[in-house]
Amino acid sequence: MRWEDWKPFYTRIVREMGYSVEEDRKAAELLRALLLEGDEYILRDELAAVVGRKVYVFGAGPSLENALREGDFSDGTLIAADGATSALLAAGLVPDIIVTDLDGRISDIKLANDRGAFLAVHAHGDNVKKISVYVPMFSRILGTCQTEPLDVVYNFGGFTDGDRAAFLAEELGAREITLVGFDFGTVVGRWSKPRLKEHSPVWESKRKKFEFAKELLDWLEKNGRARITRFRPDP
Ligand SMILES: Nc1ncnc2c1ncn2[C@@H]1O[C@H](COP(=O)(O)OP(=O)(O)OP(=O)(O)O)[C@@H](O)[C@H]1O
Ligand SMILES: Nc1nc2c(c(=O)[nH]1)N=C(CO)CN2
Ligand SMILES: [Mg+2]
Repeated sequence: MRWEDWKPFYTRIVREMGYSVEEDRKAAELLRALLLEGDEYILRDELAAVVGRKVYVFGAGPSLENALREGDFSDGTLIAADGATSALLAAGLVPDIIVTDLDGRISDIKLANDRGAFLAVHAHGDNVKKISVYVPMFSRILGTCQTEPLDVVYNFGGFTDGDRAAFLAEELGAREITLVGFDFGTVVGRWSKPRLKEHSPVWESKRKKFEFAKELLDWLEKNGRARITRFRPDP
């Protein structure tokens, strides 16, 4: 997604969610500084080499567990949206890439990263502390942001970890994207936040996030090159 296409979405998101563009920008600058300070950042082409034509993007909706039990995902690149990583690990799968703003279960993200998963770490005004603490612990990190891109901090478009993962897949060469565990709706999957013990009724800020995520995925379906499908288990 080009910046000109993302900008109007971002302007609406900031207004509706009450975010600060300045804080989002500062977070991107901080992520850039930490990436350049460490020796573990990767560039777009290095991650593109990991993304095949066929990609599965895993969201953290309640249907994820059943999908992981029933589906065969061995013919594509596996991209987990943040908290979905924990469910993949429990099912014996290590994602190829994790797209995260660092509010999933960090111990699982670290484990998957140690086992070979690449990370696309997103900077925003509300995860500055987490960026400072966790980025230095990780390997093979691509930085992303939602404000103007910086040299090693990319903006491929997308808002929540799930839809942002689909935009990343599209930008890095995927031509068939299957969404798994993308339920949206009124129930948040228990992998979404470490504090959730069970699937939980959606809260207001999450409901708004889901609305933007759905709209962005519709946009991608209409304007992207990849064919987007939703995983349905065999009846
Ligand atoms: N019902 C659902 N419950 C949880 N995640 C869902 C659901 N349906 C789709 N998803 C996707 O799975 C992704 C899981 O990532 P995660 O739970 O970390 O969310 P997030 O984008 O960081 O939002 P938040 O900041 O509220 O945690 C979401 O970003 C969303 O796009
Ligand atoms: N400022 C800010 N930006 C975000 C946030 C958030 O909580 N605050 N959450 C996101 C993932 O859903 C993506 N972007
Ligand atoms: Mg997250």
